[in-house]
Amino acid sequence: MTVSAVRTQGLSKLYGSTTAVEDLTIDVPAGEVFGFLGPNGAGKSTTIRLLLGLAAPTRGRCWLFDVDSRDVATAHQRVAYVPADVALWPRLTGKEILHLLAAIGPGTDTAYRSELVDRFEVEVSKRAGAYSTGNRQKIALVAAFATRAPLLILDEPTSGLDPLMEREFRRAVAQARDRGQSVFLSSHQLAEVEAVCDRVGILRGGRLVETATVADLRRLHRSEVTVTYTGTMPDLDLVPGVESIELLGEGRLRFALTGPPSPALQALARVDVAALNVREPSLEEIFLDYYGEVAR
Ligand SMILES: Nc1ncnc2c1ncn2[C@@H]1O[C@H](COP(=O)(O)OP(=O)(O)OP(=O)(O)O)[C@@H](O)[C@H]1O
Repeated sequence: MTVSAVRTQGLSKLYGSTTAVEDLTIDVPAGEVFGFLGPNGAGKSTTIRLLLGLAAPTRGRCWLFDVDSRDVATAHQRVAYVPADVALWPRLTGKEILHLLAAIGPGTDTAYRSELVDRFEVEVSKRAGAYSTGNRQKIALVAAFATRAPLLILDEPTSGLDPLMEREFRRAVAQARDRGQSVFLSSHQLAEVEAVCDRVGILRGGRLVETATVADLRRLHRSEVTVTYTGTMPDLDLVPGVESIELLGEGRLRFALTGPPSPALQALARVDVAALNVREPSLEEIFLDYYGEVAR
């Protein structure tokens, strides 16, 4: 049986009359890179605080490698955590902080840490009090990626990073996966999640609305099909799965397709199709579909 790196069962957290997390049940097998998505206030940080034992659930339970999160001393031996707002000791230099974090964490690969310091261009001789937000984030990421912790919990870790550093971040996540580490990544950056995650969970108003691989999410959502034809226009009006037909000009049309493509392909086969282009939706479009529904 596969071990779960993160598991929650009916996890709920209420703050007075505000429900931050409601009846959340997730299972992240060891070795997986799991993206945790949701707009502001969806409950991502609260979930992470519950996982780390920094807040107590109102209902339900959660475990890290089968250790109840309330057993903080045991659970934290397996975890490296990067919070959304990294706070560092202002009078210590970056180098001193990396040594301190390595001394209190679950063991550090110092050779890999030196490589990461170079790759993330961290100014380790400066005092942390003079660091920018992005520099603080980079120190916390280097410390986390260099640990041998089997689970990395990263709460919106790239919000202050520039595109070059974002690229290094993606490489570091891939290397963590290659070493067999599990990653629980809360993020707003959909392209990042699309690039690095095996599976994503989408949170809305504290509830999980979907858990799937990015490929499966794409299959569940609308693709955009563009057809170039000669002669008669294909008749797609009553074809199941076809919506939003748009004429783009002489001999070209576009439509949205959901579900199995066979009915649309059969309708197209009746005319002379010169070119067919199918574009799958990006994670961003899928995400907007979920939240657009709420707005409506
Ligand atoms: N300590 C608290 N006291 C009262 N309400 C809280 C507290 N912490 C969180 N909340 C509320 O719980 C809900 C979920 O907040 P949370 O910070 O978990 O969301 P999030 O998905 O991490 O958002 P963001 O992307 O903005 O960080 C919000 O409505 C928030 O106002």
